[in-house]
Amino acid sequence: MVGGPVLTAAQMRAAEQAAFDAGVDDYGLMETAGAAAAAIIWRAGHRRDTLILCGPGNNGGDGYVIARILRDHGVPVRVAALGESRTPSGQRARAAWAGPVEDMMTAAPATQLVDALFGTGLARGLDEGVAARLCALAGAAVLTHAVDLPSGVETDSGAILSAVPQFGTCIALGAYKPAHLLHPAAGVVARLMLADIGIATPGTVRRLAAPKLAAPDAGAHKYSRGLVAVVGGAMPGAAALAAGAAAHAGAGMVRLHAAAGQAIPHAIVSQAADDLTDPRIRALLVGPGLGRDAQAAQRLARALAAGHPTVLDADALMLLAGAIERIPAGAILTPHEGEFQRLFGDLPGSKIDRALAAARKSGAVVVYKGADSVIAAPDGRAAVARGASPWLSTAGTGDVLAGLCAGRLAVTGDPFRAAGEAVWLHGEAARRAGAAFVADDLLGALPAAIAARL
Ligand SMILES: NC(=O)C1=CN([C@@H]2O[C@H](COP(=O)(O)OP(=O)(O)OC[C@H]3O[C@@H](n4cnc5c(N)ncnc54)[C@H](OP(=O)(O)O)[C@@H]3O)[C@@H](O)[C@H]2O)[C@@H](O)CC1
Ligand SMILES: Nc1ncnc2c1ncn2[C@@H]1O[C@H](COP(=O)(O)OP(=O)(O)O)[C@@H](O)[C@H]1O
Ligand SMILES: [K+]
Repeated sequence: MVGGPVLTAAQMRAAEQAAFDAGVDDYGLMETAGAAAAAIIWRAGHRRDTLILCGPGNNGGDGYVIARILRDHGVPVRVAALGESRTPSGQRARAAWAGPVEDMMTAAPATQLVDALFGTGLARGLDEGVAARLCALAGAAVLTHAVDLPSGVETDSGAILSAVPQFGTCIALGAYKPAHLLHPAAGVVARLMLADIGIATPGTVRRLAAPKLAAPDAGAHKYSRGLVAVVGGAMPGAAALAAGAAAHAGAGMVRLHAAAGQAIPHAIVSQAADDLTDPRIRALLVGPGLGRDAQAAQRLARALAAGHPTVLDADALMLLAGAIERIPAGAILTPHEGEFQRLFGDLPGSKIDRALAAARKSGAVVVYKGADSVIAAPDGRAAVARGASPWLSTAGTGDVLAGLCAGRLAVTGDPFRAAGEAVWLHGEAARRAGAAFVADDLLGALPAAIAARL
């Protein structure tokens, strides 16, 4: 379920320094990075006429290396710079480029544009005129590639510091950076590629990858596969959606503790009483449709007292605001932005930093939802999902996610893994559901999403 590493600019510099300390040659690393990027650009563009924009730092240095390699492949390449190269490797790469260097502000557009202006060293937004020129040249191109990062996005936060065009491809060098996955920056790149540059990039934050799931074995029975209890409340539809999702997530049995009369899948056992003492319960979900009145608070208290592995969502999170010490260790929390703020307040740093801090504070696995969902564990692991369908922004999809978390928790017994699998399945079900779906449609898309990962 974990994909490539996600490193901040400082962590990337440390990884680079460790490689240098181990004897890797500074300029050799730039050659490796440039060659990896050039191979990707060559596959995409072949002999299309190409304009490469080179900045003053090492990102620009990569650009000169790419230019030289593509020209050796017979690509008609022009290079346009934004100022002189200021780093030793950048200067060396520029010297090794035998062709002319135009001024970026006056260079004519090309069919293919490569942005090697700034990468992890971007310290502030581009000057307005430079950003406008970058946008114009990208707008005039058919194929656009950003080397390491789109110039104008803040590496660690994913903020956009100056006008940035849409890029067809971004080639992350050595590791993903938060800006590749976090919005708004993630939204300016259609296709994200990770290029191996041969250095170790250790870290506990990874991109969320497709999980490997297991089918039940021949000896399986409904209780061995996992019993999920869902505690409903004031709005029974939400709990019913969550229960349906838990059942489709692979749990052997789902009990919905809610008022009778609600339309639920026939496979789900409806039980009015809140008897949560069954020791076979492997995951208990409380929150979707719970309500926030005294009765809801009481149901939440009973659920927490039952001592099962727990998933807390929606109203349960609101009821626990100001009382995070009541959150059981090892629980999964699934807050959206508003619920996150209520629970944890204004935490500093990127969305990844905030999710990790929240997980540490609460002792729970936190699924900080949104177009860029971050799953963080108290021990410092995090997985960041990219590219969730914006059609998920419809009522009830959060209930489905909470049910998926409970279902996968019952199956795996591992909150971090369960949350990652749930977020991935949720995104995949949305992709399969297509456009203008409603939350209920996600349930129908789940079996195929799961089958694809067996
Ligand atoms: N780490 C690795 O493993 C590897 C890294 N590699 C590559 O190196 C890249 C990082 O290189 P980098 O550190 O030289 O930074 P980079 O982004 O080129 O720009 C810094 C320069 O821009 C300037 N500047 C900043 N903002 C500005 C602005 N708005 N407008 C104008 N100027 C501005 C800033 O000067 P300042 O004015 O801030 O002093 C400085 O001169 C990385 O993304 C990757 O592509 C690979 O080659 C090999 C493996
Ligand atoms: N713009 C978006 N792009 C991708 N995913 C989104 C977007 N907006 C919301 N989502 C996802 O949809 C779900 C919505 O959950 P939530 O806000 O709790 O909704 P509800 O309470 O109505 O079920 C979350 O999984 C979230 O990550
Ligand atoms: K760039």
